[in-house]
Amino acid sequence: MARLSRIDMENQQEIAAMNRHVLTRLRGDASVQQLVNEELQLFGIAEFFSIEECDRLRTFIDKVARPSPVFNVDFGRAARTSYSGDMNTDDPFIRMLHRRMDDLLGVDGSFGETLQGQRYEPGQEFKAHHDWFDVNEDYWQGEVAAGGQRAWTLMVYLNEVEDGGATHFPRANISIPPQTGTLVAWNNALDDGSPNAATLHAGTPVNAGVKYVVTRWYRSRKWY
Ligand SMILES: O=C(O)CCC(=O)C(=O)O
Ligand SMILES: [Fe+2]
Repeated sequence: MARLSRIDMENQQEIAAMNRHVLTRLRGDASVQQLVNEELQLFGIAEFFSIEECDRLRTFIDKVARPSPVFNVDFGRAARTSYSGDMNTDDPFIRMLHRRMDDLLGVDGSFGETLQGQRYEPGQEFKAHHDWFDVNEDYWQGEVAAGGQRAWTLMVYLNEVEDGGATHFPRANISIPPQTGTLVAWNNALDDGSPNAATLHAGTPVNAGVKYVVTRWYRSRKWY
């Protein structure tokens, strides 16, 4: 691995400080269940969004979702065959959901990317990947200016899938089946702020039914 630049080192230190704060907050929240502890920090909350909120988000996703690019700059060569699209941040409903997610982590909303919706139809999947950016790729300099590394991932399942569609973490050996309104959150870093390889995860193929999720990533700095 190439040596980290001073800016990248500073970014890791910022992530480490942010994560100490976020972990203390999540562990002190009685609604939060810690699903994995050792290899990575993975948390879950049942019914984080209500059934009505999930219904409304699925309608929004159907309006904006487009095929996700195969060569997605965010994910390098990770194959992502689902449809995706950003939620409208002018909508007070979306802003309210953003605030609830920000409050869960105790992080300023300016660190959070816009809530992104995804829809997987039968046969679609998101192959195993990490959510962090590769600091050795050309796109990284652009991301440094746009909030730096992705520190936390928050994802909410918007429905139950007839067959398939679980989120699978092969290194931590855990699979999470979609349940309406359930939020999962994980720390993409290790304690020193460097990327945690055990966050490797996949959206496994949907075999029957349709899967809808929304995701908000939190950067280590203000995003745009
Ligand atoms: O759909 C899933 O279960 C995972 C989605 C995911 O990993 C992502 O959007 O980065
Ligand atoms: Fe992911």
